[in-house]
Amino acid sequence: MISVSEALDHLFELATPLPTETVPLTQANGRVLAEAVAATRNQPPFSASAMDGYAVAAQGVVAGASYKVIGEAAAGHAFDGSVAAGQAVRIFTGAPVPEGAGHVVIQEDIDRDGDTITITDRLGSGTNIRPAGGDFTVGQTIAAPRLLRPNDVALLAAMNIGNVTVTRRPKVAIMATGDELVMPGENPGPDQIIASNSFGLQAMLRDAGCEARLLPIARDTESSLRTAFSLIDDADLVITIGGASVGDHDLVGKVAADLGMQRSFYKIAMRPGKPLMAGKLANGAMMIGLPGNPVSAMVCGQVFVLPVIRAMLGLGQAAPIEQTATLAHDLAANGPRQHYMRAKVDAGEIRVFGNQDSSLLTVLSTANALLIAPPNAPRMAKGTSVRFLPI
Ligand SMILES: Nc1nc2c(c(=O)[nH]1)N[C@H]1C(S)=C(S)[C@@H](COP(=O)(O)OP(=O)(O)OC[C@H]3O[C@@H](n4cnc5c(N)ncnc54)[C@H](O)[C@@H]3O)O[C@H]1N2
Ligand code: MOO
Repeated sequence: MISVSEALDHLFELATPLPTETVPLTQANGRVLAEAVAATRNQPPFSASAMDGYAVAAQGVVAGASYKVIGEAAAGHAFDGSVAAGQAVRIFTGAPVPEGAGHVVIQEDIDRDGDTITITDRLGSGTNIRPAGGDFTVGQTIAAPRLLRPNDVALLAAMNIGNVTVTRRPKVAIMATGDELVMPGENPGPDQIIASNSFGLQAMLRDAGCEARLLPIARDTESSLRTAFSLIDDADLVITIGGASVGDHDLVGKVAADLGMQRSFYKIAMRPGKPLMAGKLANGAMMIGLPGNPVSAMVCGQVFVLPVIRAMLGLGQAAPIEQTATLAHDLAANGPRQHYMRAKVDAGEIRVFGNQDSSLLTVLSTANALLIAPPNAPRMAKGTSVRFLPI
């Protein structure tokens, strides 16, 4: 059995970054920017008022100073003229500051009588003017690669960038296998259960920016598995679930090999997730064979599949980012496999759940962390700093 980090290295050897495509900005959220973009304008393009008030010359702004109001500037409507000493222009938030003005006195800080305003003794600090280019200037770049989030989309829009070059979404085909499985909503027989982790993985992969589709459930026969493999089309990654262990009905590895899969590795010193396999299918698609136990499949999704997806998206080859927390209780010594223990982190303290059976989705759903107990870790006392993956 290889270690988790050796397995990740092998997976990264198989995962090639995908080509790019251009999408309109409205489709950019959640995509990975593949080429740097540069602002095509300054923002703001003019010095702009940050408040509703009166634009006056920069000098002499003190309580008691009076001005004659000579015009108005609103957002989208500049004042056509300049402001001299003793003059003011009524101005609104977002309006260009007129020539000659260097201060916007907010309207709460003046008394107005007809066309005359007088600054009161409430005068606040600051000029209330946003300088031209104060946010960004022409040519300023957003570097790639970068996972675009809503704040980035707003920035790109402000930069007047209507289309962006992003990495194509990874196409993933998910194949649940097993005679015992039926789809949610169907009527299971007495010896059947509902396919679950395939749906969890699809959700995980869609969250990660993939086009993830479920293949029909394959039965535990070579012909059914072959049929399912024939439906993978142009998937970049095929994920099988179950049938990975050593039982008489665990046929995924055999059928994949018969179909020309070049195996990279099988079995990892990890718990849950031991019987994981990976390789390259005859058509060039990458394959990851996950163990069937629901928690095992989901944990392997976090530890292996998501890093593979990030690599395909051009975000680099990196293991999931770990955090540290303090053990809220003593923890028994670990066995030879790296154990990803379902746990709850709260205010920097981590507590593992009592039952770590890899079939328990209720426990996984309550957990917000996977505590990482390294292979052969000795007993750890309460208060020890430990590593975990947030989930
Ligand atoms: N003699 C041994 N037996 C087992 C070993 C071993 O080393 N020696 N390894 C165990 C470990 S660890 C795991 S993990 C499982 C993995 O088995 P498979 O990948 O072959 O998975 P299945 O046998 O098909 O299923 C296991 C379990 O999970 C349920 N399952 C499967 N697919 C789904 C699905 N899509 N949704 C919900 N539940 C699913 C299935 O009904 C089984 O209960 O092998 C151990 N055995
Ligand atoms: O490795 Mo299995 O995934 O322990 O349950």
